[in-house]
Amino acid sequence: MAAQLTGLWPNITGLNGHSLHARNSSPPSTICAAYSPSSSTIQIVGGKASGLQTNGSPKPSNTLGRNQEENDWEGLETDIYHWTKTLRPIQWFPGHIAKAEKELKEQLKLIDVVIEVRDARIPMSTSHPQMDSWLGTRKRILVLNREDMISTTDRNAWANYYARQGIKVIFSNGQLGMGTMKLGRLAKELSNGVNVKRRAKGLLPRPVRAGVVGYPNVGKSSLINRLLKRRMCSAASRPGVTRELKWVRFGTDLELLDSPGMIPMRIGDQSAAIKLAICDDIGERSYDSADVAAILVQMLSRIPTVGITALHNRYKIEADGSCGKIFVQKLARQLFNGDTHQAAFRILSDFRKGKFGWIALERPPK
Ligand SMILES: Nc1nc2c(ncn2[C@@H]2O[C@H](COP(=O)(O)OP(=O)(O)OP(=O)(O)O)[C@@H](O)[C@H]2O)c(=O)[nH]1
Repeated sequence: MAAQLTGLWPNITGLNGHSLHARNSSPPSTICAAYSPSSSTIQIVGGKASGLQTNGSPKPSNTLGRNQEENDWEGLETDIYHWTKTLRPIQWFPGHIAKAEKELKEQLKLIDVVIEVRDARIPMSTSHPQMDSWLGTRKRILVLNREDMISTTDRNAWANYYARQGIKVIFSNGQLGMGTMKLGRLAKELSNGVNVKRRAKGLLPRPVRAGVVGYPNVGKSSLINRLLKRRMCSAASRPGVTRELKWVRFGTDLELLDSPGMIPMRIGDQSAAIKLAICDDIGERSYDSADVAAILVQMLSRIPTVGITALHNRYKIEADGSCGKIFVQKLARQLFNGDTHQAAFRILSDFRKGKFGWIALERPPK
């Protein structure tokens, strides 16, 4: 099992480039100019007249043989890329992360298996670009946490995607504990070899050591607490709560390392950064909530299971014919005395509470 998992792990880091996937058309250049994607008419914040072929920007793809839904998702990814281009870049790298990153690299020498936790709503945006180089050939288990926050269709899409690559993925719920027993079992199974080797050398067996790593606020500490059935690690609904590495013991044969959320010092992929902000996986001081909410409105308008009808039903504001920014401003006037930050916070918090339904913001690349 171990060999199967480690050997078949592909370059997940590369998947971070998902948001740069292709679309043959380019959005217009003016901010909040009208833009008509294939499925519906919406308006966008930001955008660029052309330049899809420049460095790091989307390349056109062959859309033949793909279903409409796949093309819609791919088109949305390209548009997010353009929407974010004119915004102030989102960067967040508090001091404790730099320190923890250094310590984690040290602790990795002691670790038998790494449990990498990602946010099931954005599995690619919560894949750390340096994780592969840190972990090398170390055994890994991939966990998509917050499974309750995505639809069954999203879950199946991701499960099939990883199955095709021979990667075992555990879907979990750190709040209620689903998936944690399986996770504990798998961690022990994968590390069995450690004690086989120790016995062969005449040494006593020792507990296997699993390091739990991942982006901020994805649910690492909650998963550990659920597994232990005790609140041993601090968990709260904001990123950056865990600030130190901490070993905890599970029974007699497993030790778990809780670690602070790791995020790259410089986030190159701003489409990923905006999704981290939407999902509350990055410090709120790093972004302008009105900009982020505007992009969320534009994204939701394009996601078939939400669309402009759901936005209208919730806020009684026409999304059609207005850009995300205008939508936020209208909501601000309607409910918050013109305060766009309060309006933005309402939209973001409604999304995070599932008021538009439980939906992932990413689908697997083809
Ligand atoms: N709905 C839902 N909420 C979850 C889930 N897992 C964790 N949470 C909540 O998400 C918030 C963050 O969880 P933490 O366990 O603190 O996340 P973390 O990854 O340790 O965060 P950092 O300290 O930033 O590294 C908490 O409010 C949890 O209750 C889940 O599967 N579903």
